[in-house]
Amino acid sequence: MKICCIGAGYVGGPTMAMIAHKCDDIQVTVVDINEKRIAAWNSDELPIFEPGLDDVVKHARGKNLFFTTEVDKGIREADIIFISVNTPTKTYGVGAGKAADLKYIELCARRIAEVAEDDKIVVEKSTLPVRTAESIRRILEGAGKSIKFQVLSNPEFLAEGTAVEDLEAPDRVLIGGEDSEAGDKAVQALVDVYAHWVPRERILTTNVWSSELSKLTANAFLAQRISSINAISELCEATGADVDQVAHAIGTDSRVGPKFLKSSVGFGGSCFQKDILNLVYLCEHFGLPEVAAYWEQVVHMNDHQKERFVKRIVRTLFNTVSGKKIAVLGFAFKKDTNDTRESPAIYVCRDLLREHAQVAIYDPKVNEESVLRDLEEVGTFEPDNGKRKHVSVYQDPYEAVKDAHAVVILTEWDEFRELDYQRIFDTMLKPAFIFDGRNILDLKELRKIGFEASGIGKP
Ligand SMILES: NC(=O)C1=CN([C@@H]2O[C@H](COP(=O)(O)OP(=O)(O)OC[C@H]3O[C@@H](n4cnc5c(N)ncnc54)[C@H](O)[C@@H]3O)[C@@H](O)[C@H]2O)C=CC1
Ligand SMILES: O=C(O)[C@H]1O[C@H](OP(=O)(O)OP(=O)(O)OC[C@H]2O[C@@H](n3ccc(=O)[nH]c3=O)[C@H](O)[C@@H]2O)[C@H](O)[C@@H](O)[C@@H]1O
Repeated sequence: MKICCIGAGYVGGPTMAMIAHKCDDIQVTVVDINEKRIAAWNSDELPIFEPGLDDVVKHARGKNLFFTTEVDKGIREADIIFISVNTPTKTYGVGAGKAADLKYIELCARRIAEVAEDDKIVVEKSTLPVRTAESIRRILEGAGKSIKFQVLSNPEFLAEGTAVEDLEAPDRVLIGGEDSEAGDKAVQALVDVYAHWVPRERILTTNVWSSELSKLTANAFLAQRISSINAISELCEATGADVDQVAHAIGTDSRVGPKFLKSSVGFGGSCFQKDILNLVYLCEHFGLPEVAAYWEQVVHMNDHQKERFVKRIVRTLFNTVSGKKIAVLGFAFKKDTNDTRESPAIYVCRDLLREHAQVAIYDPKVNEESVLRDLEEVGTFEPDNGKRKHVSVYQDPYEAVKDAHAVVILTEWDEFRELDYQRIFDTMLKPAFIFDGRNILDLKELRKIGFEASGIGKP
């Protein structure tokens, strides 16, 4: 059995590494057009940081796991082809700002149609609008070859930062296939791959549309929980309730459950917002405006959460941060990843820069190049001379906080819990403010040191 995966990103890389690691009898080739990324996958410095990933890759690479830019060869030799390319929100034309941009998916389908010489199972691993499998099938069959294609949906549910554990012991694997004999056979072939290590009862099979829609729905539900608790956090601040206590109290109800109730400065990451907007667009497309509005509110609440966090900083710092050094600890969208896509930190820093703050950033895994690129993309460079505004990126948290008016925690990195806050206090300007956008610090202890400390949804 040979598998090819198109797209060596945050999903394609780890997912295929796990398949290769667990299935000695399967040869897995991950192909990508990005030469730099492929070179990194073949080096000691993998292109993405994920706890435990190095070991999984090293175990299989060169044996039954290969990374290459030879896309056509990969496609031609494979029995099963995963499509794991990016599906960002469209930025142009019809559906701009909401619909998923499917151009990379279509390019893959056309490439497969052109170079395939024998029957293939094509698997949607990327997150896609419901009914994309139909378009892929039509493109594949449009080539008019006498070979047969089966299109399956197999969405990925891993979360960044825990990708390896999620892949090793998934809550479930979802496979959607066509309701026909050939469809069942293709589904079974993919079930057999996962059954190498995933208990059979955790491998769910459905029709294609249910599988495609379940992925968007899963992300919408998860993000909705965060927006719900974040909405309550604002009410907590107005009333003296503590959002962590409220979350604990409701989460102990087994019908609600404790997970995904951590109030924060807002959710980030490449997918939640994109996938909800995609769902909203689909609902609008199918003439369901009330359903669309319901889900869109999850994104509005998230934007509101980020905005009100910055407003609070400005208000607390005597209504101006102009010229003030604000130390930002954490730039990744969550801990244990170097991914900054849609990180709330980008928008918080942007808004602070608009208020003419001097932003000093430290993140243990995000490099200066990424920080500056992200901030440039949201328009924080001086338009007249292209020079960047007052942003500096530090390698050491203690340097970042020195002479700062305020410290702002934007990622819940474990190391931020362990910092010497007395030392930080001593080097800051007074009054020394601290805003914990992740509720990871003990505000009472900080206040004992002398900080003016606040969290999200905290009295
Ligand atoms: N990042 C995550 O944690 C998760 C992402 N997803 C979904 O998986 C999909 C991929 O996401 P990521 O891996 O994060 O994206 P990514 O941007 O990290 O990786 C995508 C890769 O595809 C490559 N690519 C694009 N067009 C290509 C083509 N025509 N031929 C060959 N390679 C091509 C790009 O060069 C890039 O390296 C998206 O649909 C996303 O919604 C699903 C679950 C989790
Ligand atoms: O489709 C995807 O891309 C993936 O999206 C999320 O995974 P991910 O975005 O990597 O990370 P999460 O742990 O879900 O966190 C997303 C954001 O929500 C925030 N968050 C999470 C949980 C919480 O209680 N509170 C909270 O603010 C995180 O800090 C982060 O900014 C889902 O959890 C995965 O199941 C899914 O496969």
